[in-house]
Amino acid sequence: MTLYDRFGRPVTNLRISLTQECNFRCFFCHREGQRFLAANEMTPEEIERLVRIASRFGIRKVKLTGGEPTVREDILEIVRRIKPYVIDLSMTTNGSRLKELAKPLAKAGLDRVNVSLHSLKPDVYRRITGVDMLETVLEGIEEAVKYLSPVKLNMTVMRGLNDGEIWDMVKFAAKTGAILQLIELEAPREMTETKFFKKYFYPLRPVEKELEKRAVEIRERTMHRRRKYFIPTDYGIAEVEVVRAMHNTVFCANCTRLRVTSDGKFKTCLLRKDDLIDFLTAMRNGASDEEIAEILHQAVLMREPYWK
Ligand SMILES: Nc1nc2c(ncn2[C@@H]2O[C@H](COP(=O)(O)OP(=O)(O)OP(=O)(O)O)[C@@H](O)[C@H]2O)c(=O)[nH]1
Ligand code: SF4
Ligand code: SF4
Repeated sequence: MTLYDRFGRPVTNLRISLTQECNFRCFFCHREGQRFLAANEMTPEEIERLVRIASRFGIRKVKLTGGEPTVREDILEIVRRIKPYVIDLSMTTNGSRLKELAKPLAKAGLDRVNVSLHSLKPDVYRRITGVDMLETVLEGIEEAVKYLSPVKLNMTVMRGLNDGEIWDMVKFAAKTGAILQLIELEAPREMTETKFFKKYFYPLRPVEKELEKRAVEIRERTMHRRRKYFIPTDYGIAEVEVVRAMHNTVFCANCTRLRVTSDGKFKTCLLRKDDLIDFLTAMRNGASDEEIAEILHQAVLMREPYWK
């Protein structure tokens, strides 16, 4: 039985934050919408139980996020435990540990990864992420392409920082055999008037126009109705996806995901702040599967498109 919210949107996938810890310090980090630091992380058993219960409602797609999911020592155990319930198991990572982890993660059951790569220039990379790890991440991407394909490279485009690198990144994606995701900087409504947002926000609509011109093929995904452009380069065809969430009613109308915070709460939308429903306390107090499923239903009914 599929779960639908009050706006007729089915919930088909979970985005589970495993931790709020991260070894990077990206200055625009949105912490997957988790506004307060929470040390109380779910155990592998608790994550498995949640995923098992969700799978009864046709939720068979799971994305592991953070913070940085690979800083968890038990990451392989988590992947191993949840894979049996999941058809598409992916992870969004900064790539810093992929060189050593790509193969074991694949063996444990991870299907694919998205790796943040905001610049190919070491100095710009350092300015954005706060660390000097571009080389390590590039090596990790090379390894990921071997074991966790299709690999997506996430580039959040920011004015005056990396907006001049878009087309180099398109080429790099083709050369590496990865998909490029160009992501528009996003923030909740109340932040859009801040100096910070105005300084760095770089609208991707003009870039999409250019992609449209250069594309040999354009497809549309069900999720968020995101468009994918197939762009010829010197290294073959690059696949480029555009994530343009701000003020995008179509994006939100086609949102099929429910978030889970690292401390065991359902979170109905990345940009909302009044939308948390705790299930971990109930789990730890001995709630039955049916009771946890009931909390899941309540969370689904709280979902609302943010831009409407
Ligand atoms: N507003 C909003 N932004 C999102 C949402 N999903 C992804 N994003 C943005 O897109 C960025 C990249 O997302 P990823 O974690 O790589 O996952 P994804 O691309 O959505 O998922 P797949 O295509 O299934 O791999 C995030 O950091 C967000 O900025 C969403 O549901 N709402
Ligand atoms: S790598 Fe991701 S979680 Fe870590 S600081 Fe950067 S954006 Fe935030
Ligand atoms: S409703 Fe919109 S802003 Fe909220 S998570 Fe879904 S796509 Fe993102």
